[in-house]
Amino acid sequence: MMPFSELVLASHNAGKLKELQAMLGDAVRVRSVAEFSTVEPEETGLSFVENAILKARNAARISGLPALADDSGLAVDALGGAPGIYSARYADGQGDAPNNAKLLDVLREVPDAERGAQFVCALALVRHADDPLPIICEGLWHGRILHAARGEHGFGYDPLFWVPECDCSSAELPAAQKNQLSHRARAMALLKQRLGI
Ligand SMILES: O=c1nc[nH]c2c1ncn2[C@H]1C[C@H](O)[C@@H](COP(=O)(O)OP(=O)(O)OP(=O)(O)O)O1
Ligand SMILES: [Mg+2]
Repeated sequence: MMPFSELVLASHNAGKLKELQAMLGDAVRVRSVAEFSTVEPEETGLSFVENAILKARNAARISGLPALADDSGLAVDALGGAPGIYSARYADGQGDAPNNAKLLDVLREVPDAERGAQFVCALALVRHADDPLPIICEGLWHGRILHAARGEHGFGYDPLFWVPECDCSSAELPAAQKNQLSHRARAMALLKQRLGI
């Protein structure tokens, strides 16, 4: 059974918020952390899980509501898993376009066979700010980094992420299809199972 009727989504990323909201449907009333503060907490953890918990606790603290956070990123095989937890800050916090340009540049000489990558998502749900037992669910999505951007949907690294099972980039997938397949979708499916929704 769903243990609460309202939830704050602890993300300042519009693309992520849209996807999480669509996946949750009307199972729970969703608020955004931006209603409570525009200050983003520093992501000081060394893992996706630690950063997700840190963001969830922060949102629960400032809202007084249960909070769900998503920490996610792109782990590229040829880069030993980078940019990983630093994906949002890859080009020093300048945003998606510079992040993508940097990734294309560092992988310029890397052949197709070595361009494997996975999107990683850790979801953390805390019932209150000091919850001693956060619910954690993870999801992975395997693909390959393209040589040039393709597609207009999604956000972040989507235009550079080739999805073998669809024969297109994740930015070429309609939102509904990405929301069935992605790292975030997989983590969310586990979370819904866990919550019985
Ligand atoms: O489905 C995705 N499609 C494309 N790119 C993605 C995806 N999922 C994560 N990403 C990238 C975006 C960002 O570069 C980093 C997440 O960083 P991350 O710190 O978790 O999120 P964020 O700072 O954008 O918002 P917030 O921390 O407020 O939730 O990975
Ligand atoms: Mg972030």
